[in-house]
Amino acid sequence: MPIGPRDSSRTPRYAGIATFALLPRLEEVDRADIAVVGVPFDSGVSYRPGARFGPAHVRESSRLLRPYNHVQDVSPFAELQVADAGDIAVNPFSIEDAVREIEERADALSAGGTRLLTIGGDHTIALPLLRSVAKRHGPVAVVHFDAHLDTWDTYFDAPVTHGTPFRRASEEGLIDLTASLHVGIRGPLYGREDLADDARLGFAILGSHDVERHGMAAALERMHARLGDRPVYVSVDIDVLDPAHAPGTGTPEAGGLTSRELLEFLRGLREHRIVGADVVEVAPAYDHAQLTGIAASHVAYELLTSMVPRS
Ligand SMILES: N=C(N)NCCCC(=O)O
Ligand SMILES: [Zn+2]
Ligand SMILES: [Zn+2]
Repeated sequence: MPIGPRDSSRTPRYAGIATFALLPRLEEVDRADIAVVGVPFDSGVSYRPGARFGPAHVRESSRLLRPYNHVQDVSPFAELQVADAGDIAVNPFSIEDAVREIEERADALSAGGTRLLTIGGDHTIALPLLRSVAKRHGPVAVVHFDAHLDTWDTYFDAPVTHGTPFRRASEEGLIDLTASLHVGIRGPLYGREDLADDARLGFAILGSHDVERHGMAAALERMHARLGDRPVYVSVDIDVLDPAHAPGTGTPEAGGLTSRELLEFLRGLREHRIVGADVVEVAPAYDHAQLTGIAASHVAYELLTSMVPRS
């Protein structure tokens, strides 16, 4: 029997130190099917800093999550042992060291078959997480929810930043070039060649405007068709949401998805085999009333539910 969240009818949910969803810590369980792990790192950002405070904010904003997901008809914490593995405390002064530390810790945490749901942190962290996942699964289908492509080449000649993880991942053979896609892309680009590069690197694009023009049903169908039966890695940059739904982020763009739309996409992923996931770019200094934190905590909860295998 998995150990579930603290019983909020006995201990008020606002009391005590917050783990994600008030789940047990990794040290308190024999083994975890899924570990929720924070990466407080934001040295890779190109605009507003602050995502290093994301993991603590998402945990603090997750106290109200309840154990039964009625839309999916699943109690994820009863089906799987989910535990909070704390933070991977990485070097903020060296991106190179940080990505190595993240990869090593991700390898160690997932050694016994534990899947990781990582809370960022800026989007740089997706690169070492994909390196770790690809060691066990080979090239994975990446479904990437973001306003931004994040397949750019360099910033100030730096190759590893929050705007470049999926270019590096593609170059390193970590992703399935026939089955990966971005969802929610919008906002101005640098030029037309961004799109040509992106396609060459293996991504299809389902833009925020596509969701508006063709609707959710068509969008879900496109996502399913693209992912096929490949193992899937899910990367959610919270700036995929409209700033009205998630103001607490570093590179906001107008015209984004609603949280209702994003959660529906994530429910659709139950049909696929998710091998790992992240939720990144929550920067609490720009948040209001925990809007972004709550959105991110529900994103994580929906992902965890979709990670429960269909019996
Ligand atoms: N939020 C992420 N991951 N990337 C944004 C990079 C946008 C830019 O500097 O052009
Ligand atoms: Zn983004
Ligand atoms: Zn991003």
